[in-house]
Amino acid sequence: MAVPTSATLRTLLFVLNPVSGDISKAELESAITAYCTERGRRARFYHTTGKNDLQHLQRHLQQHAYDAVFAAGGDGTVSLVAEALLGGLVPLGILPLGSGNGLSKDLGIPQDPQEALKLTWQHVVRPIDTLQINGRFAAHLADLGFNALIVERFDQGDTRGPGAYVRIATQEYLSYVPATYQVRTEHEQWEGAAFMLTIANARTFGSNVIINPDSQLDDGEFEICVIEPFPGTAAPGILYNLYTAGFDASEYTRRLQGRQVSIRVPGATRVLCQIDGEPCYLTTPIEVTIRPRSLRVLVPAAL
Ligand SMILES: Nc1ncnc2c1ncn2[C@@H]1O[C@H](COP(=O)(O)OP(=O)(O)OP(=O)(O)O)[C@@H](O)[C@H]1O
Repeated sequence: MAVPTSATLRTLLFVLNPVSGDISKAELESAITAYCTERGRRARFYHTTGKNDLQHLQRHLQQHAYDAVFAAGGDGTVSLVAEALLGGLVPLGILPLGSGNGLSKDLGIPQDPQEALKLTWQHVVRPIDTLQINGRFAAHLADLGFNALIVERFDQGDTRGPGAYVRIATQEYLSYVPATYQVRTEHEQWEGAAFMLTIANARTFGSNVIINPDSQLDDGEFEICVIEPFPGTAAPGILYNLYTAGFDASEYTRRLQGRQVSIRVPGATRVLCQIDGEPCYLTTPIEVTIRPRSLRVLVPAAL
């Protein structure tokens, strides 16, 4: 549920990732400054470096007071700023600059950064849930298995964009060996092989794949969305379902819901994961818990 706000956001911090997106950051800063100044707001800028950004940003936020903090970057920058604001009253704004921009799409935020700037003065504040995965922060989607592998390969490569993702996925698909997972929620248990297993606070990947239809970002629960190994002949149907909110229609998919979930991977002590678009390795068992309504975000007033 969105909370209407009457408080004016006067002093705003924009956390900019200099290497995300393909627009000039100098021009973006000028446009933000002009937009805010015309409306009697003060814009400040903070540039990420890629090294210890969370600690540095947290320290900066302890020393300076802002009415809102905007993440101007891709999913990694959004997750960084979200974690820095976690549990506090200062809301997160998003100016999407990345190739996926998953959370901003799930929140109905305009994908044109200039349009998204309107959130500085026309918005509602919406509290959303976040996840803790082995102590790590997650705001949107995380997964184990095939997609995590592709995200890691993509991250290591030089080329960006959907074309590079599809090329890597096609290369890896033929030799991919699915792992076996044991999933235990408060309500149920499931064990089996999975092509990929998504830990989903949200609904849709930045690629517009709807992995978790009908889910809510503020319902106090999250989902484990499993795609089991499938024959090549089933691939077109599964893909169609993923783009048409039909995740549950396939015999190779299932969803489990919970507030506290444990995932074991028999035979593995360390598994590759992607969290909010960033690859990482996690030790098993993987423990996932939800932090209900722990992050305040600015969304368009019409939602
Ligand atoms: N100044 C910097 N130089 C190099 N890397 C940086 C810098 N600032 C942040 N990073 C790195 O950028 C990554 C986050 O990128 P982000 O997700 O914001 O953009 P993106 O990768 O272009 O977007 P997308 O994931 O949607 O393609 C993190 O790994 C972070 O460490």
